[in-house]
Parts: sequence; C-alpha cells; structure tokens
Amino acid sequence: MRPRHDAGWLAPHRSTPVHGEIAVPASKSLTNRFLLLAALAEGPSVVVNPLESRDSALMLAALESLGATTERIAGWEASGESAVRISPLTPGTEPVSVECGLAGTVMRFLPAVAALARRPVRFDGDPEARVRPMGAVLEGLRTLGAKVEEEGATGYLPFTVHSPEGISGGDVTIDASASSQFVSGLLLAAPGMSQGLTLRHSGADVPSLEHVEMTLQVLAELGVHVKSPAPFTWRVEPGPIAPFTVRVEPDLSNAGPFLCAAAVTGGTVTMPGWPLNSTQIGRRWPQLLTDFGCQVSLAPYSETAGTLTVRGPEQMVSPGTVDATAELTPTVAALAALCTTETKFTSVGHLRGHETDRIAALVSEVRRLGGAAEETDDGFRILSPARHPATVHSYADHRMATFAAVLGLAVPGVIVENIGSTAKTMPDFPDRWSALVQA
Ligand SMILES: O=C(O)C1=C[C@@H](OP(=O)(O)O)[C@@H](O)[C@H](O)C1
Ligand SMILES: C=C(OP(=O)(O)O)C(=O)O
Repeated sequence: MRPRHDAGWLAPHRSTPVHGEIAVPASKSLTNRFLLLAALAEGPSVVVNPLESRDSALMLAALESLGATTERIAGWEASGESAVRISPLTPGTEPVSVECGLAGTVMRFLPAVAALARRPVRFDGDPEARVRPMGAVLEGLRTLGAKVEEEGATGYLPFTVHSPEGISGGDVTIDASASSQFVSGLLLAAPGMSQGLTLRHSGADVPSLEHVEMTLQVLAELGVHVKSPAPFTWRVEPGPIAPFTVRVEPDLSNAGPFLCAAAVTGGTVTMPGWPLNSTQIGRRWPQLLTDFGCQVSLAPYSETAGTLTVRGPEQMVSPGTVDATAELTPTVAALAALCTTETKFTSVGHLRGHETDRIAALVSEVRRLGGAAEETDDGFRILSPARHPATVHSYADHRMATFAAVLGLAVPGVIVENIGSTAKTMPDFPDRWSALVQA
C-alpha cells in the first residue's frame, strides 16, 4: 500500500511564464468525511467524484474492515463521473486491523467509529505516522467508556480500541491544540452515540478551525443537528443519518501548487470548478496569492462554481507575515522562498505533528537551496530566497514534494526526492504538473 519510494524527479523548470488551464481532483478532507458518514448511515449512500488517492483508499479499506461494503461505479448516471457506493457497517465481534498509512483523517477519525462498531480494532500506520500525536483522541474515547490498549509510546500509534458495549456519548473535554482532527473525529461519530456529544476544547487555540467548520457543515448537510454554543464548544445531537448522494468539490489545498505556477513565473493559470462557497481552507488562496502580488479573479458560471484566474506579477512581493495557514503552509512557503524580503509564518506550531515536522523540514530545505530560514516558537521565518539547485527531501510528505516542484519551476535543476509521496492525495501529480507547466 505504501507508494514505492523513488530517488529523484527532476522538477520541470520554466524561464518563460506558464499559461494554462487545469482542474484538480476532489478534496481529501471532504471525501474522507463523506465516506465515513456513508458507513454510519442507515442504508447505502453514494459519493460522486470522490478523491482516488492513497488516503481515500485507506479510508475505504478501513471501513471495509469494520464491516462496510464499498463498490466503485465507473460512470455515475448523467454526470458520467466516478462514484462509490457504500453500504453501512455491519456489527461483528471479530478483531480487525486498520492500516492508517500516513492519513490523519484515518488515524484521527476512525477510532471513535471503531468504538461504535464494538469490535476490537487495532490501528497502526507508516513509521512517520507513529510520531503523529493521537493522545487527545484516546483520552476522549476513554472518557466515553472505551478501553484503549497502547503498544508503544503513550498517545501514539499503534493501539487497540476495545468497546464491546459501544459508546453512548455525553460530555467530553479534550485538548485539541495539536490538531483540529481530534475534534472532527469525535464529532463525526457523534450522531451514532445515543446521547449525542457535547465536546469542549481546553488549552491553546484549536488549529485549522476551518476543518471543524467543514465537519459541522457536512454533518448539517446530512440532516444532523449541530451547533457551537460557545467558542471551542460543539454539540452534535444523536440520530440516524439517512442514506445520501453527494458530489465532492475539488481539493482547494491541492489547487495551491498549480495556482502558484502562475505566481512564480509571472504567468496565468485558470482553474474551472472553483466552489463559490466552500468550507475548505484552500478558499484562502485568492487572498494569499493577492498578498504575494498576484491578480486574482473569479468568474462564476453556475450557482455553485466559477473559474478562478491567477495572474502572476513580474516579481512577487512578500506580505511580511503569513498567519495560521495550516496545511497550506508548505505551498505558501514556496512563494516566500522566492521573495527577496523576509516572510514570517506565525501560529503554525502544530505543523510539527503533520506528515513530518514541517517546520524543521521547510527550514532545512530552504537552506539546502541556498536560502536563509530559521525556526521560531510558533512557526518559522524565510529570510532570503532559494538560489541554487539541490535535491530537496520530501520526508514522505506530499506537500513537501509539491513545495519542491513549485521551487523547481523558478530555480533550474531542483530534484525532488520521492515525488511518489504525492500519491497521498494526488497520485498523478507529476503528470498533471508536467501537463500544465510544460505545455
Ligand atoms: O480534518 C481534516 O480533514 C484536516 C484537518 C487539518 O489537520 P490539523 O488540524 O492537524 O492541521 C489538516 O491539516 C489536514 O490536512 C486535514
Ligand atoms: C496535514 C495533512 O494531512 P493529514 O490529513 O494526514 O493530517 C495535509 O494533507 O497537509
């Protein structure tokens, strides 16, 4: 299941502006939420235009281990798009295993589903996944009455969830300052708890709150009653989820590197299918790119979507400070690493628990390319631009690989170690990238 490691991919370089149009596949975050909720629904549901990547394949395989059935449909009715039909989890007592790979949405979302499913479920993942924080999820489940048996370091994979009586919900307080996924994971399973769930966060801020907003919106869209009665407090009412059919939006986080191709070459990239209203954090791209000197416009062509056009400037300008950009950070860092003045990234300390310690990784790789960068308490600073070629390490992190691809457009001779890590959310990234930047 783990993608084959490759030693080096020469990132395409352009000394002339990139002009092109590109669409991106479906959102990882929305796909994995809808797949999970389909498995908790009362009957078969259909997710149209799901992301097909390692993270979504891991989610499907995990749901199957938990007793759901999944069936890929090549052309869904009039849309002709791919779709997947999911029939709900069936109860069982056999112990099963869930392979999480490096997917935060699998390792943080499914333990609560495992507790509802009542069978013993062992969770494990890639070596890089075993250092991603899990403590708040396990603490939350224990408060709800599940037993969690840990095998290695406390608060990390691997572990087994035992919950023969299920979990009935109630009131839980966790510290979600290391990941918004701790909140989303408990809220997504909450409709299946007989008392529903009131979840409170205690501690420093919850990062990436857009992703909690997404969770609440997805639940509400499926008819679940949700509210946030106070800051960092959420309430999900119990109740069945009726079978549903949904279509998944494009992945606006993965749109980032493609839009940046315009920014770093002074070109123009257009992207159809841009949702006019989205809970995805990638909805911030128009503003972020504008902050770096791009001209961005959105031309709606339906009630829900439009074409986004990004025109890059002759020379990008750093906005100085970039705040709380969560999973967009590596891509924004590629822009910053091509600006002549400093950019400070703030409120992104939790990136140390992402696919890799992204703060350490970004600082090391900017330096490897001849730029100056340093870590700070809650982020990092890029002080001077990437200047010369290097083999950029991806640390098995898809966003580090695409960070390097964006830099390679501007700096000739960049080699990306393990471009195959992009299979996490976009298996055909190298082909899509080449199609846009080498056209
Ligand atoms: O809920 C989700 O789908 C996600 C939440 C965020 O996690 P963090 O809050 O850990 O950053 C984000 O970075 C991740 O890529 C996807
Ligand atoms: C942090 C990320 O992923 P995950 O869902 O594995 O947390 C990401 O995609 O940038």
